[in-house]
Amino acid sequence: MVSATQLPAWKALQEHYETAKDLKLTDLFAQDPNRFKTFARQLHLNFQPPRGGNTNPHDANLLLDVSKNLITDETLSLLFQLAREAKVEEWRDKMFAGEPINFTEQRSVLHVALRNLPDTPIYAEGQNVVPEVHAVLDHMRETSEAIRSGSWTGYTGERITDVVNIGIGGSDLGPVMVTEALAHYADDSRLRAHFVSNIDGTHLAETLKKCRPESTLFIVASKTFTTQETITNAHSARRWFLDHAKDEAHIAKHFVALSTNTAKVTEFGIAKENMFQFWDWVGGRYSLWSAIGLSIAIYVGFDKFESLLAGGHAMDQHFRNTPLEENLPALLAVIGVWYNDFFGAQSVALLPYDQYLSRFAAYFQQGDMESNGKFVTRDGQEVDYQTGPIIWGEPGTNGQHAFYQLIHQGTKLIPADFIATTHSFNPIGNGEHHDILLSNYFAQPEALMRGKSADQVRAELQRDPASANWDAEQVQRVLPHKVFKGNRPTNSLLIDPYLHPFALGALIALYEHKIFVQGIIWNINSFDQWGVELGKQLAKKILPELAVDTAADFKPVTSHDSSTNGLINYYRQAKVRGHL
Ligand SMILES: O=P(O)(O)OC[C@H]1O[C@H](O)[C@@H](O)[C@@H](O)[C@@H]1O
Repeated sequence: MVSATQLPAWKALQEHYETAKDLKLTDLFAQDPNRFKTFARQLHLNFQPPRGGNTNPHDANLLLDVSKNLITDETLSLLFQLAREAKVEEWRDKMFAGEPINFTEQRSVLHVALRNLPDTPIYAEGQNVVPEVHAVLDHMRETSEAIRSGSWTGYTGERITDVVNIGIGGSDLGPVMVTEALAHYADDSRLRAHFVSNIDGTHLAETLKKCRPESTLFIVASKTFTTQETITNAHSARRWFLDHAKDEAHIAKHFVALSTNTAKVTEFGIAKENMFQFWDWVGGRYSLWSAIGLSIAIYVGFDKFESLLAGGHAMDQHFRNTPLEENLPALLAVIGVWYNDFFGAQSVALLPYDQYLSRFAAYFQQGDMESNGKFVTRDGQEVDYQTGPIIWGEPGTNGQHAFYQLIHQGTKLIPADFIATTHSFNPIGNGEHHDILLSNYFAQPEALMRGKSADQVRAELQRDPASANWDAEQVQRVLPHKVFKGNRPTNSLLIDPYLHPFALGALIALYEHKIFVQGIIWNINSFDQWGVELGKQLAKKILPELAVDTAADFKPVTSHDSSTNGLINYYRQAKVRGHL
């Protein structure tokens, strides 16, 4: 494929940008009373998982309003033309058909198969993967139910009260984000979920302080089962356990593994029946829907996990079958491309007005930045345009009291997604909290768009008794600092009614597919992650250099640049001095 910048629509967008860059959102709204109608999309999703007996809600409404963006009809039509010229629809179909679109690792990209709850076949390398997916789901159901019912007991016969997921990156962030998001459904106060990811011994040590070996289940989650942090933490957890349990035979009741690597799992000493398989065609950052979600299923119950999958599946169907113009992931994606590649925006803020989504931005930091942080095209050429943005964010309203200052009055353009639900699980004060929360959710995009002019500030100063008598010089000293230029773009997404598992599944899949569409437009491989390798290699080389015995045999390390040598030797000298 030709480079994105060579596509006719890209060139047309560049020309269009020359006029669009002067668009004023407030003018656009003044000119068109129907602007909200034109640029907001409502989506009703509904899908009942085929297994009977799951009584959770399986429908959700999504309202995505993109009207507060620096776009016109023409902008959107050019952006969708760009998506078509980049062959987004063809690549989408290739993904669903199991073609090895992750070509640098010769792998299919089939996280959609994990939530394909009906028995519709999906093929990877000629083999229908759906029966295996269902077999693992059955295994997860059995195990999660046994732990929740108390029939799975530890080595002394006690029920399991603490589940510790040991994993990092994609084997951590999804379960962390989802267990937090679904905390409302954690219906068994005897059961706690913990997550240990960092190699920093503090993470494991502080977690183990809260656990007892008799009633703790360790879930060792690693796609490759070779990740240094996870395997080291897992071995340390195993030692802690055996210090108490003494007998290795007890490991079977306290350690399970989630992995694609049977040989390594066996080598670690985890029995085959305690291994939950997944497959190379599941990318780490897309794996919460796989066995990696076991901690979720245990924490909130398997039927909630199944409903999460159903929500993901419903969004997959929408993404697969809806023309781009009405396709929510595609819409979010092309608007993102508009700012990233034409306005020069460097980042995107994800701002959920929902405490349950407190880890949402952290989760999509990996989801988006590991997928689209690439500088070569699929053909191996260096790109001459910007690819993936920096993703960041915190829940509202906390962010308002921290970094919104810069979004409102800083010098950077920061497109932001505002996310909220129409109903709260915790309608404290007769719904007062939720109304206050939502008033902020509505006010911030409005403020970012409208800004405040010098005339408005002047009028306010005149109205305020504290400044009403100021002379012109005093007014001028303060006035410029109170001006908001406005015209800052936002998307608003409202989920109706609740962030139940189905709605959450749909929300996550929405962003996954947005990332997919952008990756195709940028002509990059969104599914490998070679960028994590170099640091790993260098750390492996440095690790043995950190060993020192005594001051007498101290030989400075000289194999690196002077900075790295200097830092390493400072650390080694401190080790020799030994303060602990
Ligand atoms: O599940 P694993 O194999 O332990 O990998 C954990 C993480 O390792 C690396 O940082 C990357 O490959 C991530 O994509 C991955 O999620």
